[in-house]
Parts: sequence; C-alpha cells; structure tokens
Amino acid sequence: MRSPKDFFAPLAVGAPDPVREIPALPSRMIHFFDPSNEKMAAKVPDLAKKVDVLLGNLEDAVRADRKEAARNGLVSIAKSTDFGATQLWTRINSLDSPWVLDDLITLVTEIGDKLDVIMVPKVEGAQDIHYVDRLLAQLEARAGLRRPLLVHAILETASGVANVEEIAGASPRMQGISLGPADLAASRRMKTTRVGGGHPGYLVRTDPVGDDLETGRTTYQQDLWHYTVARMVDACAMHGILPYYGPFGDIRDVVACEDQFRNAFLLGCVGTWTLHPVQIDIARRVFSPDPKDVAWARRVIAAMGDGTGAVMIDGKMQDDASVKQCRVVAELADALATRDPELAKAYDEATKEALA
Ligand SMILES: CC(C)(COP(=O)(O)OP(=O)(O)OC[C@H]1O[C@@H](n2cnc3c(N)ncnc32)[C@H](O)[C@@H]1OP(=O)(O)O)[C@@H](O)C(=O)NCCC(=O)NCCSC(=O)C[C@](C)(O)C(=O)O
Ligand SMILES: [Mg+2]
Repeated sequence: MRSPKDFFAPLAVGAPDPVREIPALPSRMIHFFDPSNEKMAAKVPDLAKKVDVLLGNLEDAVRADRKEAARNGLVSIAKSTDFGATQLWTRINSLDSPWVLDDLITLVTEIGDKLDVIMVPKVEGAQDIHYVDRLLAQLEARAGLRRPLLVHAILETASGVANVEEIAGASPRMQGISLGPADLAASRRMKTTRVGGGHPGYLVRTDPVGDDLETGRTTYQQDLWHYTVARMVDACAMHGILPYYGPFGDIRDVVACEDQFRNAFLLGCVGTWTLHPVQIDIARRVFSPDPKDVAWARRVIAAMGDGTGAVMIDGKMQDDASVKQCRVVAELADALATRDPELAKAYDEATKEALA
C-alpha cells in the first residue's frame, strides 16, 4: 500500500500528474463497437453525434483471429474521426491474455492523446489496477502525454466483488466501475445463461391462505443484480468515482432493458453500456432525469434558501437531506443540458410550469 502522501505522485518520471477529481462528464451510454467490423466502424462518425461515450472493444465479442485487426482499426478510427465532445474509450483484453501488452503499448503510444478512459476487464483486486497504473505511467511518459489516461474496472469476478472497495480506491486514475453480469455469473457459478437482466425462476411468492398451497399466490420476480449494483454504487460513491450498469444482452426485449437500466439509474448509476443502436435512445431516456423531477428539484432548492430548516411543499416535508437529493438531480440535469439542447429546453419549460 502506498502512503496517502504519495497517492497523487506520478508513477514514472515524466508522466503527467494524476487528476485529483474525476470529471463528471455526461456518460449516459457507453456505446460498444468492434473496430474490426467494417459495418460498425463506418457508423462511428454518425454515432459520435448521438452518444456520450464511444468504446472501441478489443476483448470478448471480438474473435481471437480479429484481435490485431480490432486494435489497428481503433488506432485508425481514433486518428481519422472528429469526436467533438464525445469521449473515446477502449476495453483492452484481460490482463492474463496474450494481447493486452500490445493493446496498451500500441494504444497509448499511437492514440493516447485521443483516448479518455481504458476499461480493464475481469479485475480481481487492487493488484490489477496497480499493474495497469504503473504501466500506463511509463507509457505516458514515453509518449510525452500531458493528460493522464483514466481507468475503468469491470466488476465481473467473485473476487472483484469481494474487493470492490479497494479496487475503487486503488489509483487516482480510477474513473468508474461497470457491472459485468455474464462473466460474474460464470465466476460465481450462478445457474443462468443470460447477459444481464432478471430470471423468472428468481422470485418470491406470497404466503398461502389456509391449507391451499396452489391458488392465489402471486409471485414477484426479483432482481439478480441488486446486491452487486448497490455494493458497486457505494464503493464508487465512497471513492468519488462513477458507477455504471453493464450490458443487457436481450437486444429484442427493449422493455426489460429499459426496466433494468432504470433500476440502476435510481440506485445511483450514471450510465450503462449500449451494445446495439436500438439501446441508445433507451439509455438517453433513462439516464437523463425526467423533466418533472428536475422541475420539482429546482422548486425545492429555491424554497429551501440556504438549505437548512424545514418547509412544506405540496404536503411534503422538505429539509436539509431532501434538498441534497434535489441538488443531485438538478446538478445532473444542468450537466446534461450543456450537451443536449433538447433536454435543456424540456427542463426549462417544466421548471417554468412548476414555478408558475
Ligand atoms: C449483438 C450484435 C452481434 C447484433 O448485430 P447484428 O448485425 O446481428 O444486428 P442487426 O440488428 O442486424 O444490426 C443492424 C445494423 O446495426 C449495426 N450494428 C449492430 N450493432 C452495432 C453496434 N454496437 N454499433 C454500431 N452498429 C451496430 C449492424 O452492423 C447493422 O448494420 P447495417 O444496417 O449497416 O447492416 C451486435 O450488435 C454486436 O456485436 N454488438 C456489440 C456486442 C459487444 O460488444 N459485446 C461485448 C460487450 S458485453 C460483454 O462483454 C459482457 C461482459 C460485460 O463482459 C460480461 O458481462 O461479462
Ligand atoms: Mg465479461
């Protein structure tokens, strides 16, 4: 463990100073594409206008014989595309794979100035982040980068979940954590075969009435991911980094996808992954606060003055704690409004109506 005094010292001579605060940039959707897939790659310039984050995926879902093509494809896309205010991330191959060393060397050297965040899969503990941290510092120094690359961990091993708090605080580069439900299910030996979402067999049932065990017993499907997402959110909040839902693999089921995204949003996540273009608008809708909620939040903030004491608004008590919740919603709305003029208009109109 490094001394707290050294935590913000660069890990290589000539590497840029680590950031002290993780920027809360809009990242409602991290849109995955395979840079070796020509059809997907061709859509990148248009997607850059629609999404908050584009992620060139090099790991799972890219065939073993396409790994180099994906890496080289990402380099050429990054060099030739104007991303505007859209962030460019990548997911490197896992740290035990034969590809990861070349992924890091090539990407940092060739496009380190274009990349914002490096997503590291299958993180098991702080040791994995420490390894990437030092290596990135060496490569940044050699490439003469002025801005440090940030690191994002995927929570997709049982060990990673057990160590999530130390992973979140392992480096000043830690930008956030995403749920990786497919690998996590396998690592935990869960008996599911899905990528994210619920399962009809994971349920609770109302008690029987009398001796009849069969009739009138409603069942409620439960969320398999509640514990993990909640724990991830706490670990991230504790360390000032950002939590995300992960993939929802049933592309056709846009309804359950929206539900799963919304659960994560309400629990504290700032965004999700989108694997297919059809999921982009769902993520935008879910991870942008509702204009009515924004208007309410602004109304409470205005009524609460310096934020202390208690007032009644529409029959509901407001105090120091509820105004803090309202500030979370209002600040997120303000940040998203700077990127999304349509949203800015909807927020202002709803606020005018609420205050009229
Ligand atoms: C599911 C697939 C195969 C269906 O792909 P498709 O071509 O069969 O679908 P489609 O509906 O026919 O596609 C329509 C059009 O959209 C395009 N398209 C389709 N997807 C995209 C995309 N993402 N970005 C940009 N364009 C896309 C596609 O090329 C096509 O273009 P066209 O109209 O010109 O013919 C495809 O969407 C895909 O490969 N998506 C990405 C999958 C991926 O990245 N998986 C890895 C992340 S999840 C994961 O790793 C788990 C985790 C965290 O690690 C853990 O839980 O453990
Ligand atoms: Mg995975």
